[in-house]
Amino acid sequence: MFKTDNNGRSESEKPCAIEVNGVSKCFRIPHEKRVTVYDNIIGKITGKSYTYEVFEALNDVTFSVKEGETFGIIGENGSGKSTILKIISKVFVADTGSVKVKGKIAPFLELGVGFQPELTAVENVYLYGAIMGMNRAEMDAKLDSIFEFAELDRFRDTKLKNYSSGMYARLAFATAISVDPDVLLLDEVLAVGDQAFQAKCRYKINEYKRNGKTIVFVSHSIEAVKEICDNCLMLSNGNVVSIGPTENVISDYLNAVNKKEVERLLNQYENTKDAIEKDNVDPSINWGSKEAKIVDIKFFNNHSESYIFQTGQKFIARIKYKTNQRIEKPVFGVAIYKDNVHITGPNTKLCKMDIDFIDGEGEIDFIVDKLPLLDGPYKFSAAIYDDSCQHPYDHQHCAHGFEIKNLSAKNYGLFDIQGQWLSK
Ligand SMILES: Nc1ncnc2c1ncn2[C@@H]1O[C@H](COP(=O)(O)OP(=O)(O)OP(=O)(O)O)[C@@H](O)[C@H]1O
Repeated sequence: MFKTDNNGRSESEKPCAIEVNGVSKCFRIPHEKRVTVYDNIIGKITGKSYTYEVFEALNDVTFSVKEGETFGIIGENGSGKSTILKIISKVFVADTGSVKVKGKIAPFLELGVGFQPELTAVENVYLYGAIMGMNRAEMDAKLDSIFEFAELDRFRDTKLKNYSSGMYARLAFATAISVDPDVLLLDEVLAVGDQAFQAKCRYKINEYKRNGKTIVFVSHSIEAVKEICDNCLMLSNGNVVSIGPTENVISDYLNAVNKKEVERLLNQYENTKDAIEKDNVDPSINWGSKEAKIVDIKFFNNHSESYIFQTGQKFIARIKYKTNQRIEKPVFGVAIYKDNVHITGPNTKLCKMDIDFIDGEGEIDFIVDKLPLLDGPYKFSAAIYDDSCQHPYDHQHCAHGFEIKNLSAKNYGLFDIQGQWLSK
């Protein structure tokens, strides 16, 4: 079945609301800071001119957004998301390339661009309305609903410089939606305010979607992007690295984030491992008589080595060991911690797995078919003890770690206990 809009047009027939073509933008970052008039005069007298570093915030960015589409922009901090929104809304001018926007555009940008801190909230609302081409009578009619939506009625006459960043953002969002734009630019709107305000914003955004308005939505919340956006763009260091249906772009984004996270976790473990080998580690991390040593710990999912898992996924911890003599009846144990809370600590003896002896090099796996842990970073300990579990040969406490990252939250807390609801 073909998806059509309110005018019966299919996706491909819809005209573009925004066309961004080959946009690049550089910023000049001064090497020295001249704050006072004195600094500047001295600079002139000594003939020292400013030296700058040129920083490329956007490089040849091209994309288009169809009328009625909700388009997400994602990427790590500093990747250029806000800069491209500011160029679309004409707050910044691109160095090269072009931007075409069809219809009335309303930016809700970080800290409400155009707002003046020295003016009161009401004065700022009139100012925003004037910038958006609305006359005073039109804004008079909207004033109550703006302050009601922003939940700031008591603070109408407060100067904006005395607003908290949350109040500022609530006013900016309420004002931006009040001018009934054709194109709404939203930057991290769902990151401000409490849960109730965020739910109100979500409702409003969905109402805009239903009314066929075009939305460009910048957010760090992958869940919000997944819920709201039809298509997405991923930026990395000012470059477009992925563009297309939201699911695909989010998958590319998570892969990139995971890759970085894995590198960080492995680096951390390699450093600890190195320190343990050189016997140069905090005794609260590693202790034991060392006739048997843990030489490596690796984690695997169903298919491959991994350090980022999803709740319910297979989890294998592979412990590599080495002994310098025959060790009779060793006991291998592991433990998982979150925020210093000891979550679990199984060992081979408790699990009735008798190991007669170990001698030389070997590996042992601790396998969980469906890991029940919920989102967050976890620390992992591994140890080899004697049969009495009193004498440690090698105990590596929280030396390694892994993360659980679920795309959509299914539960709160530490565990997914797979409960069911029954209404009676
Ligand atoms: N006015 C400016 N002068 C100098 N550098 C700037 C300016 N505005 C942005 N930048 C730099 O450009 C880069 C991109 O910034 P931008 O705010 O677009 O990133 P972002 O993806 O929105 O980041 P975040 O997720 O942290 O909000 C950053 O390195 C930032 O420091």
